[in-house]
Amino acid sequence: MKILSVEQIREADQYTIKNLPITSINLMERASEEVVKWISPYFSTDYDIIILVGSGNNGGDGLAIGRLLSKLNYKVRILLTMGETGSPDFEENLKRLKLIKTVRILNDFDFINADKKSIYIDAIFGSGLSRPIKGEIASWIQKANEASGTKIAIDIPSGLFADKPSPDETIFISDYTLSFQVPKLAFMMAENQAFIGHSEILDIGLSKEFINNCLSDYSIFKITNYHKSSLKVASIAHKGIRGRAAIIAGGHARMGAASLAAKAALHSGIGLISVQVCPPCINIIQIQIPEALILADENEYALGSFLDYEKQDALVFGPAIGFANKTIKLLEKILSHYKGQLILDADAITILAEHRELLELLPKGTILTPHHGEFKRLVGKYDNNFEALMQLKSFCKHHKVVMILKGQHTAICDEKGFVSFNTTGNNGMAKGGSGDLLCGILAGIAPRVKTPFETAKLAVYLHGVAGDQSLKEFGENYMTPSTMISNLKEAFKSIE
Ligand SMILES: NC(=O)C1=CN([C@@H]2O[C@H](COP(=O)(O)OP(=O)(O)OC[C@H]3O[C@@H](n4cnc5c(N)ncnc54)[C@H](O)[C@@H]3O)[C@@H](O)[C@H]2O)[C@@H](O)CC1
Ligand SMILES: [K+]
Repeated sequence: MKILSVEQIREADQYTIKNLPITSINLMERASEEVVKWISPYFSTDYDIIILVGSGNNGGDGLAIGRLLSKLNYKVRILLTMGETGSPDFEENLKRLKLIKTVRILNDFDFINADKKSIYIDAIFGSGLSRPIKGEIASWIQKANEASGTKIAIDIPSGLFADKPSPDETIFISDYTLSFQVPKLAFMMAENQAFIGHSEILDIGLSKEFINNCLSDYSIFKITNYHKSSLKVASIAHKGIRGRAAIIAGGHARMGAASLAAKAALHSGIGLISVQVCPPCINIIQIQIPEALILADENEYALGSFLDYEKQDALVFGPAIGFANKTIKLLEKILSHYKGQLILDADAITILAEHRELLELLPKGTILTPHHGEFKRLVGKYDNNFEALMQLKSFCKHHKVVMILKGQHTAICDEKGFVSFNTTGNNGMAKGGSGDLLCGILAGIAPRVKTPFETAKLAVYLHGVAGDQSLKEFGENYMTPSTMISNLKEAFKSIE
């Protein structure tokens, strides 16, 4: 699903009115009907509805929503935050609303006097917000934020800019954001989650043709038939068809990372998994993972031997591998000679940040999987996730790599700067070992999915589905990367 800018949404709106048989006021009516269709099954008419409206089209939506809810027998009160003059569709909707005598129209927040069973609907500002909110409106938003009750934002919480960083000023705090037609870039930013709550995208019938033709660098990942079919193998499958992968991770007393990654690769359908191991640790891997082949390193404590990786379709390098000189040399050799799908995680990324000459050796299409701390080591500091996104795009374009920037909505960027956001996953996954699992899934599917960008998007999605299933089954505290490995079962079944 594409993410469009405010400018593109406005153009889609204009195109729809011009080319489809619908007027501007009827488009507003349709949008409002979709909102009411969403609200009415969830909240009974026992709830008091308080709608804060501005004087633009977001406010117009609020007035139409109020009228439609009142027709369904909800008790509705409207707070006009900016008076009675506004956009033509706002004024038309105010006229229509005034015909309904049961709806009360207020001019001061203090007249509201609501109780717990209230729903505050924010229709003050939508995509037309042009500056921070100040004065009386800011104080009313503050009061709504402090009031008990359910909070619903229409299109976008007031105070939040749709596609740029928002100022540290008043912003409506929603439990739900009901947004029109396409998600906004701001919804993908971790710093905005507390304001957005749960978001729903409502189809209001803007021209699909126009939206399909819009160019956008941003989208939300959705499984397609391509992903499903790429994981299927011919019925006479032998292990070669599913591919081979090797895990180069851990070291003496740090074999957990290698073990988790190898297990995840096995449960992601790899044909043969190999693990590079220092001699004292061979038994650990052999006992834990009988299916794994051992690639014996010559070194006792830290991995450092360049072995024969020619048959490996994918290599994972980095989790808990440490920073020994021989390990850094091994990474350099792999960057220079290995021709398959390379996946670099954790310590490998810190090594790249500290030995920047190695960045120039990165093979095209390498998948890197930093969290924000590791990414900052690579690109320097940033203040918010919009800046991080710009850094991500420029890094991937410059080095021709695919990067998975892990976070609440993990961003996956390709070599041309296209970014896909993932929406599966949950807080319970933020535990040591979760990243090792992702590396294993990447290695497990890379030989079949072929392109690094599709591999990365699909692996992150599956990792999140396994996490969501683990949350359901075990709860946020009990779940671990190991329980998530068992829940890869449901993740893969869901796309088979
Ligand atoms: N795009 C579409 O196809 C549709 C959009 N609709 C609604 O239209 C909204 C956009 O409407 P508008 O463009 O009229 O914009 P808004 O309704 O968001 O507000 C714009 C008005 O507020 C003023 N304003 C902006 N920031 C301010 C601030 N901080 N303090 C005081 N005044 C401020 C602006 O000068 C302008 O007059 C969307 O968010 C959505 O809710 C819907 O009606 C349905 C169709
Ligand atoms: K709003």
